[in-house]
Amino acid sequence: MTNSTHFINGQWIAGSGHDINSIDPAKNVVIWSAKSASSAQVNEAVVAARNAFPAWSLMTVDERLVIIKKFAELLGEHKTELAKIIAKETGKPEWETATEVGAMIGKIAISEKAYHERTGTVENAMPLGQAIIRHKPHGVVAVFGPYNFPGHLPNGHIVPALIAGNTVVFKPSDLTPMVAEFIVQLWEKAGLPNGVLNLIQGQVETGKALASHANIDGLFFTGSSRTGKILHEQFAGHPGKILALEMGGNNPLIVKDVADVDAAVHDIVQSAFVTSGQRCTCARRLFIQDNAQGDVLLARLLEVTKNIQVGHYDAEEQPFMGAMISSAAAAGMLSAQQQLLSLGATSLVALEHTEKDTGFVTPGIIDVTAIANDMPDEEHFGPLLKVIRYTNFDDAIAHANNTSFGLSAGLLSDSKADYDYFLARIRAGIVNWNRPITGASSAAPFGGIGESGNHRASAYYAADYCAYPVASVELDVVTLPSSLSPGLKF
Ligand SMILES: NC(=O)C1=CN([C@@H]2O[C@H](COP(=O)(O)OP(=O)(O)OC[C@H]3O[C@@H](n4cnc5c(N)ncnc54)[C@H](O)[C@@H]3O)[C@@H](O)[C@H]2O)C=CC1
Ligand SMILES: O=C(O)CCC(=O)N[C@@H](CCC(=O)O)C(=O)O
Repeated sequence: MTNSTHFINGQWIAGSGHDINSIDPAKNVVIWSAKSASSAQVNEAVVAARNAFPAWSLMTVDERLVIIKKFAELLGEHKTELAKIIAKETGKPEWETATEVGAMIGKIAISEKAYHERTGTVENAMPLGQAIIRHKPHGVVAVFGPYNFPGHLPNGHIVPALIAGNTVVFKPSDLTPMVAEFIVQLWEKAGLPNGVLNLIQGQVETGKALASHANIDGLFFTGSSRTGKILHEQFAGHPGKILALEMGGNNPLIVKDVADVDAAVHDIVQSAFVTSGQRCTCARRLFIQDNAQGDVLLARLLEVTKNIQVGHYDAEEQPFMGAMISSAAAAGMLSAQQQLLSLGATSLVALEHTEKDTGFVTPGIIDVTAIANDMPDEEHFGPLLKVIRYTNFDDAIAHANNTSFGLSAGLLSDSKADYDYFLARIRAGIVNWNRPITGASSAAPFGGIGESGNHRASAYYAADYCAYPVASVELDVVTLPSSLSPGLKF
C-alpha cells in the first residue's frame, strides 16, 4: 500500500522521499505506508502556503470561520471513525480517543472566543481622533505535532492559526501519519481554499527541511524538549520569526494530609498512568509523607496500580491503558526503570513489557527516595511513577522545584492553607489542587516554564502567538490641533 499522502496546494500527491510506515503498536502490523516528502516538496508546500496567504488573510474572520466551523461539523459527523483511527495508530483505548476528538471539536468555539478576547480590535477615544489596537496574522506558519495526541494537539495550533488568517504547513509526527491524513481530508471537505493548509509527512529530515525553510514566518511545535531545543537553536538569529514551543515535563505531585485515601489514589493514578503515561502533564514524581498515613496511602496505591487494566484499544471491555506508541518506546521505559534500579532505587511495582514487539507495558512504581538527590532530571514518557518519601513540606516543595522543567504540578491535601503555601512556592505553568494534573482545560492557557516551553502558552492563549498587534492613532480628516506645540506658528 502506498499513499498520495502529501496535501500541497489542494492536491494529494505521492512523496518522492524514502519509505515510511505506520505500525499499529498493539497488533504489530503495518497499517499505512507511503514515501516521505522530499525537501523539494517541502518547498512546494511553503510556496503554496505563501501564495494562498494574501487572499486568506484578507477574508474577514467571519468568512474564515464559516469554513472552520464546517470542519468542526465534519469532525462531529466522523467522530467515531476518527477516534478509531487514532486508537489504531497510537494504541490508546477508544474511550480515550473519543475524548480526544471531542476536544478537537470544542477547540473551534474556544479559539473563536480567544481570538476576539485576546487579539480582537480595541478602540479608545483620544483628544484628537482615536487609538486602535488590531491584530494581523504572521503569514506562513509551520505546525509540528507529537504522537501522543495526534489530533488534538496539532489542531490546537492549526485552528487558531487559521482563524487569525495565517496559512499553514503541517508536519505531523511520523508515528501518526494516518491520523493527520484523515484530518486534512476533513479540512479539504470543509472547503478550505487551495494552499491554506498543506500537509507534508516524513521523519526528522522532513522536519528539518521545513523548520529551516527561509520563507516561513513562524513555527508552532508540540513535542519533546530535546527537539524543541534544536528548533530554538535553529531559530537563533531570526528575531522576526515567531517560535512557540510546547515541550515536556518532569512533573511533581505532592500528597499531604488527605482523609479519603481512595480519592487521592484515584487522582494519582489518573495523573501518572492515563494514556499509558504518555502525556506531557503526567505526574512523574510523587511525594508521599514518610509516616503511617503515607504508608497506608502507598499500600493502597500499589494495590490499585496492580489491578489497572491494560489491553487492546478496541476491546469490548475497555482497558484503562492501551499499548504505548511503539515497542521501542516500551523498551525505553524498561531501560529507564533499569537505570534507576542500578542507581539504587527500589521497585515497588515492576513495569513490564508484556508482549514482545508491541507497545504493551504494565504501570510501574519505583521508590527513588534513596537516590532522590542524584536522579537524572529526565522526562520518562511512559507509565513509571517515581515515589519520594518526605518528612517536611518545605523540603518536598523544594525538591519538587528541583527540575529544569516546569509544566504541571499538584497538591493533594485537605488543607486550603497548605495549598496557598504550595501555590505561592511551586514553579510550574499548571498548578492543581485536589485534582489530577493531567486533563488541562482548553479554555485556560497551557504551557510551562523552564525547559517545558518558551513562554508562548498554548490552548486559550494560542491566539497570542498566531497574530501580532498593530497600534494605530487615527483621524478621519487631516486636522490642525487646537493646541500647538511651543514654537510653532500658523
Ligand atoms: N507541552 C505540551 O503541550 C506537550 C508536550 N509533549 C511532549 O512531546 C514529546 C512526545 O512527542 P514526540 O512526538 O516524541 O516529540 P518529538 O520531539 O520526537 O517530535 C515532535 C515533532 O518534531 C519532529 N522532529 C523531530 N526531530 C526534529 C528535528 N531535529 N527537526 C525538526 N523536526 C523534528 C517530529 O517528526 C515530530 O513531528 C514528549 O516529550 C512530551 O512531553 C507532548 C504533548 C504535549
Ligand atoms: O491544548 C489544550 O487545549 C489543552 C491542553 C491539553 O489538552 N492537555 C492535555 C494533553 C497534553 C499532553 O499532556 O500531551 C492534558 O493536560 O492532559
